[in-house]
Amino acid sequence: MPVSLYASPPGVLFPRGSPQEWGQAARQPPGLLPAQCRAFSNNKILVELDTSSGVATMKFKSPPVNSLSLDFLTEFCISLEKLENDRACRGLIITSAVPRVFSSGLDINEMCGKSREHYAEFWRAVQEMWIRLYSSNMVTVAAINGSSPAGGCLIALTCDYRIMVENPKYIIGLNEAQLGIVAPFWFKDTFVKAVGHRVAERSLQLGLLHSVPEAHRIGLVDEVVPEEKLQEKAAAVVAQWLALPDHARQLTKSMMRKAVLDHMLAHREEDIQNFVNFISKDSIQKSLSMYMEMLKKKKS
Ligand SMILES: CC/C=C\C/C=C\CCCC/C=C/C(=O)SCCNC(=O)CCNC(=O)[C@H](O)C(C)(C)COP(=O)(O)OP(=O)(O)OC[C@H]1O[C@@H](n2cnc3c(N)ncnc32)[C@H](O)[C@@H]1OP(=O)(O)O
Repeated sequence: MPVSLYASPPGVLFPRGSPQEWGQAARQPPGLLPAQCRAFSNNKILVELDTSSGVATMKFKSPPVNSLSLDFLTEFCISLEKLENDRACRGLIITSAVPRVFSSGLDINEMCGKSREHYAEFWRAVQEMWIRLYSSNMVTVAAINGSSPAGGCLIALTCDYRIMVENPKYIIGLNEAQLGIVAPFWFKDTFVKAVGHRVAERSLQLGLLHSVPEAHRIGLVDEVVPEEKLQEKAAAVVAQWLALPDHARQLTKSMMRKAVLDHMLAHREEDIQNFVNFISKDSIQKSLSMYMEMLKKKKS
């Protein structure tokens, strides 16, 4: 019997209406999936569950860069909830269906030129995503098949294990400082838990985006593999973790993560207010606009 880490996660994010209304498109035509496979999909995420192994693969499919918009985060949380409540699912591999990018992090457009109410709603969705993934009963593995800055890196850090594809063009890290913004305490805590205080402090202050070998060296990713080996490796890692009794693994995970999770939950509303006040400042809006301009110029 799975042990619930946080029996009733704060479900404030979800839109009204029956969950069944969402994801109906997911039914695959007969013959496309093996009998032991179930799938559901929405605009931005595809999930395939292999009921024989109990492992689901979640693929981000929101081109061009899988940025974490409010819609994306909502769909992500609903997908996580569905899997968490599905007794057939014990493990989750998160990866990208968009070439060369795992996720570009929070959608900067959601943080520019919007109302305070919008910023609050957006930030609550970011928190919700992290709470659900960090407290998940499932074994979670990030199969990072592309660049993964900021919020993309946070998703990977929030999983139990990270495997990244070796590619000289891919980068990963919490680069918020480079945008003139600040990674909040729970991004920082998640990072510190993975790489240790000294490495995290340097990386965060400088807003570093690490190459794959460097990310491996500092412990930001656990393993590096060639692209063609990624899915096989991720499946092997999940199988290894699932070989343990669920209750022992889940309670250990809960124990290891409790302090960080409790700290965040205790300061959730304050964190939303901090975000709204911070992001509404003219100087921060200017920094973000300049950063977006820079991204666009880089292309031309
Ligand atoms: C005191 C503190 C209290 C409270 C907290 C305060 C502050 C809050 C902190 C908030 C934390 C923020 C976390 C974040 O995640 S911020 C987002 C950071 N992300 C990035 O810096 C990544 C930027 N993108 C890239 O580097 C590249 O796009 C990437 C991912 C390497 C891919 O490169 P490439 O394939 O070449 O693609 P392009 O750069 O050409 O991009 C294509 C297209 O997408 C647009 N885009 C890219 N990233 C984003 C994004 N994050 N949001 C929105 N849009 C994005 C890009 O502009 C291009 O658009 P175009 O219209 O030109 O096609």
